[in-house]
Amino acid sequence: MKRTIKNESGLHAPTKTILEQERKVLLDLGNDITKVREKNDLITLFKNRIKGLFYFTHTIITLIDHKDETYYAFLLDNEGSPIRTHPRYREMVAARFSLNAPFIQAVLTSDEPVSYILEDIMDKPQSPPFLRVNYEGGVREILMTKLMKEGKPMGFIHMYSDRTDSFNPEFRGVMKGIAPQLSGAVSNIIKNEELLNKEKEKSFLLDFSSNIAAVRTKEDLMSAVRTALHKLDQKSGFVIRCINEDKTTMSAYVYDLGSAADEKSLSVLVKAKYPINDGLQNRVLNSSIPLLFNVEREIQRGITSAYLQYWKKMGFENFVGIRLRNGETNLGILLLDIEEIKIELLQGICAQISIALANIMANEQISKKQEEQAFLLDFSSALTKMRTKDELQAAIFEVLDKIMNTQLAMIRVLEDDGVHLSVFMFDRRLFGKAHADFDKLAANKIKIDETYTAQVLASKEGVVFNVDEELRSGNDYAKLWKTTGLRNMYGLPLRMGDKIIGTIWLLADFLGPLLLKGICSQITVAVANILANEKLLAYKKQLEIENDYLKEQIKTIYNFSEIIGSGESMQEVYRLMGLVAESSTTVLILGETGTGKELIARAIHNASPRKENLMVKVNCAALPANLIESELFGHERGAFTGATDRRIGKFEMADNSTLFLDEIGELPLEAQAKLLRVIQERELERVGGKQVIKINVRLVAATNRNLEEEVKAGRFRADLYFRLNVFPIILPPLRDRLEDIEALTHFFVKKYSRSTGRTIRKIAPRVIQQLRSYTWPGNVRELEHLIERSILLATDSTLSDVFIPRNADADKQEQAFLLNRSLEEVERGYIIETLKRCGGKISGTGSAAEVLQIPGNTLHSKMKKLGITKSDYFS
Ligand SMILES: Nc1ncnc2c1ncn2[C@@H]1O[C@H](COP(=O)(O)OP(=O)(O)OP(=O)(O)O)[C@@H](O)[C@H]1O
Repeated sequence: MKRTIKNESGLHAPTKTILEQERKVLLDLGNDITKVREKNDLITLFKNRIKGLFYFTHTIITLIDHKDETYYAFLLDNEGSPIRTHPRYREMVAARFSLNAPFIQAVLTSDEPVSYILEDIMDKPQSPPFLRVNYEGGVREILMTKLMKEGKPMGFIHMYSDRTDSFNPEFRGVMKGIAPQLSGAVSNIIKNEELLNKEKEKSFLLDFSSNIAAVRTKEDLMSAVRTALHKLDQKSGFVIRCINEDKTTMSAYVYDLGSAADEKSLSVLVKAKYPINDGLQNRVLNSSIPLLFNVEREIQRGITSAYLQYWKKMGFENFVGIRLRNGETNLGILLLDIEEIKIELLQGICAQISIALANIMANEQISKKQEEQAFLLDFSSALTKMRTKDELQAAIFEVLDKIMNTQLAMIRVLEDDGVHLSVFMFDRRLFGKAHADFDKLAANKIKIDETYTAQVLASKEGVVFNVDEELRSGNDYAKLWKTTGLRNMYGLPLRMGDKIIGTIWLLADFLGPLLLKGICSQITVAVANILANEKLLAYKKQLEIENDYLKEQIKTIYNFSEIIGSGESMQEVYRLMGLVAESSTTVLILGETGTGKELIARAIHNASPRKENLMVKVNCAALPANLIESELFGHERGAFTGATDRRIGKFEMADNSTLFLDEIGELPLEAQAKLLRVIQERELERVGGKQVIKINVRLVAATNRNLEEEVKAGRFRADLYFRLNVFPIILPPLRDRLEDIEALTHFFVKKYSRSTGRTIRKIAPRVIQQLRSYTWPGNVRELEHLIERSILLATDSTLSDVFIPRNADADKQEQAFLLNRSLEEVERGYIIETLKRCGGKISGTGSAAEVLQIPGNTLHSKMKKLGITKSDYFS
């Protein structure tokens, strides 16, 4: 049971000798104790002095921790303790025992030393386990004496004995007496330890600082921090997170999470960008002192950052976060897997880390800038070679591939009107499945006052649109942007000096301002070059077209003076031409293919007051349906996919001149309607344009179709037909003007003798006869080609053979005709046909007798016999 000294004048009054001895011991002890600086010196000194007077086995001193109401071993008697070999010894030395246990409360509340017989107390509920451990080591009794400091209990002296009668009143008196000196000595030791610790920390920081001064790279920093933490016995992990360039997130910069880390999730974790304002990182950044966090508690508080879950999985319970700053600038945070915060030490470490970090980051920034500059230089030299859009696009794609996660969305250029922006280039692959929407978007011209474009054009260095924020604010484009998974849309103005050229839109997670500016100015130059180049090419093309027209006109002029044909039907044609040429009346030339419709059209133009300008020809049959409109009326840049420049249409080209619409019968109905409008109004709008353009054009149209039939069949608009059919000129087929065959043959022989270098001086009469007997489905063109071919095949200076094709269909018809008739009928029909072709001439040169190769008289008598009169062949 608990035993205490009653009082000084009580039952066990000490004898004189003992009192003197005690006093001496106390005096000596008091003197010596004041000199004690080392922990273990105190316990040895104390033990040796008391041992001379009283019996006990060993002693220890415990200290109170008022923070958690516990006490723990502070000074140990390592030599004398009989429990040193006990299996729970280490545990006891490291443990903390509650001050609330009745065992220790009795000591705390008593002003006297308190002793216990272990057997009585050790197994009581709440009794500290060291009592039983000591008992098992042979100890039987314990004497506890309180140590006080400034009126508050600071710890206890434990005296142990393997007997039950050791702690007599004298012993207790001595213990009570020396307790104050012991308290003082223990306080000194604590102070001393603190001083020593401070010294240690200082020298640690000094060491760390010299280590960190040598740090040049991330890797150096990692190993310096790891070594330092190991020196402080912090074997667990750490991570340094730095603020990213976007200033809104942080990512791991260097880290060592020890063996606990599983590689796969770690690699995800270290690459991730965590928003600064996640409720934890911002707290660390805003706190000037280190903060201790409990993983579980933070999760319960609702912090959702993935790293907390990961740490929980790895078994981390607590961690400390300290900010890293350079002057007033936050650089990042250090997170340490430790339980205890030594504020000053941690602040010292972080100050050093911050300096190193700032240096490394500055170095990295410099080398990044150098890399960017080198990269821009490469880009720039690549761009100077670009002449076409395709080349530029390839170069841009290649360059953007090198910058992580950056995509070209679109380049728009300002049109000549200074108001509209049309698409210059875009990456159609970018929006994957959504590209149909994008195509729609790209096809649209936008105005410079469109909300987002206006913002970009008003800015100096562009605008960053955060995709998520734009989505929230209802920006329709952002839906498309979102499909790429990239975070920001960078819209930048393309400017040459003060002049706006267009806009460029890049999608990326993050792009530094220097890089953006660089890319942008390079692209501006390239785009401007290409635009200038395209203009040059367009002018060149225009010149080429004009040149072609000139050549054609020269050819035409030559041809015109050589329209061959003096027969009646051609005379009629010349008469009509003469009537209409001078006016601006629309002329419709009708006739089979190859009858010379174009020749006549040119002749009309050349005889008109418009002859100083080029006649412009459009072959309506040769135009792809989708381009007719733009070909006739022109288009503005961006009017449709592929309309990369503005183009002048044929109508505008023919202003103050003649527009020859060849093969008008082939024009699709839709185009007919548009043509009609222009003919009626004499003004037009380019495709995709708003401006109304007045024109003064004389129309000459031609067709080999029967337009009346076409109107009836619904293939040709009646209203257009009436508009065109103001002044029709019908060209006869060659088979109906056999009288011109000879002149035409001579004309073509001369023409092709010249161009082929063959000299043909004579044409055999047989040849003319043959030519006159053919039906000429291809008309003059066919004759011309036949002569050309025959000249090439001629063996001497006389053209004695022509190679008239035999027409299979005609043969069949002929056979059918013959099979159904009598010989007499056939002969009669054949002679009438030949007479018709020979203009009714019976004998002599160019006559039917000549064609039929029979004497004139014979023909006469046959005609008489068969009853052939003039009315048969002049009908
Ligand atoms: N009376 C003529 N005198 C000289 N050459 C002619 C005459 N008529 C036609 N030609 C020549 O015949 C060729 C065909 O003429 P052109 O192209 O004018 O016919 P077209 O009726 O317009 O044919 P298509 O309907 O097939 O366009 C041309 O080389 C042209 O010079």
